[in-house]
Amino acid sequence: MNFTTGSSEDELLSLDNIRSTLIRLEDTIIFALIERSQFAWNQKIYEKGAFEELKVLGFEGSWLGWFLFETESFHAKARRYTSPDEHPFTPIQKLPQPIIAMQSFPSLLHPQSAAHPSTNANSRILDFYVNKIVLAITKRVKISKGSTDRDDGNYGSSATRDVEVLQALSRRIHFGMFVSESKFRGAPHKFIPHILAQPPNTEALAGLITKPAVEAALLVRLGNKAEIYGQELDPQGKLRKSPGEATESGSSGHAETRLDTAEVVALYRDWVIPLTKDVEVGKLAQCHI
Ligand SMILES: C=C(O[C@@H]1C=C(C(=O)O)C=C[C@H]1O)C(=O)O
Repeated sequence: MNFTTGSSEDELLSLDNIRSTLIRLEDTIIFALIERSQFAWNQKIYEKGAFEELKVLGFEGSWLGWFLFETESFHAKARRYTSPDEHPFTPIQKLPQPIIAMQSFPSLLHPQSAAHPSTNANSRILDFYVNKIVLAITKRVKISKGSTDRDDGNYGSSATRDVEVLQALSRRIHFGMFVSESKFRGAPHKFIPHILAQPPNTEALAGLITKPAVEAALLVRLGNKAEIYGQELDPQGKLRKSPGEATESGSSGHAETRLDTAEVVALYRDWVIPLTKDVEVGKLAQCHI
């Protein structure tokens, strides 16, 4: 979704348009995970204070935290975080101001939405990614024959890919704000009583925004994408076959798919969808008063 082209508010907040962006982000996230899965776990890059070199620079966080800070500082100068669909992992007050004038965006969201803490899920996104996802998607990386080490020393490459995955996950999950705005505008009378309840009835709001059929279709589509995108071609450009079957070129065996399909489905089922719904409910409950 591009907020600056000539689309009208109605077009931008059409649920079909929003969902098409979410579907497109599935591809971005899967390929970003494939890129990260080339490298070992490299747990050291997630540990705060593990690099003395960063302390010399005055940075007390982890290697990944440093990559996020430096990357987001550069992007902030290019006004990335003035866009309503972008949320930095670094506290915004630590980032520099844009060096170019802000773009004008249509007022799609309730004024309080963007700033309200309840709608920023990045700390939870970082936590589940570092503690649940990275190990799962890098478990197949073979460091060297017989080695059990999960560290290949590719700290820069690993963190660069981590930032790309995190930015895509953050954009996808925070798109929940536009989803809930679209649903609210479609039937405000259904939402308002639960928003005005003291405290807001978040369980009822969650029931209103949840669409089981959409979620079920997503998980099937996602598994198929991960299966297809994760396959590798042999030197002759032919899809490698499943375990044990000889490939057309006559060589036996196969290259494993680059990602465990079940892990990708679990990522969405257990984390991405629930957090997206938390953002939807949080925005309605906190920002539509
Ligand atoms: C995003 C939506 O809202 C909810 C969250 C979904 C998700 O995170 O994929 C899918 C369906 C809904 O339960 C939607 O309705 O499309």
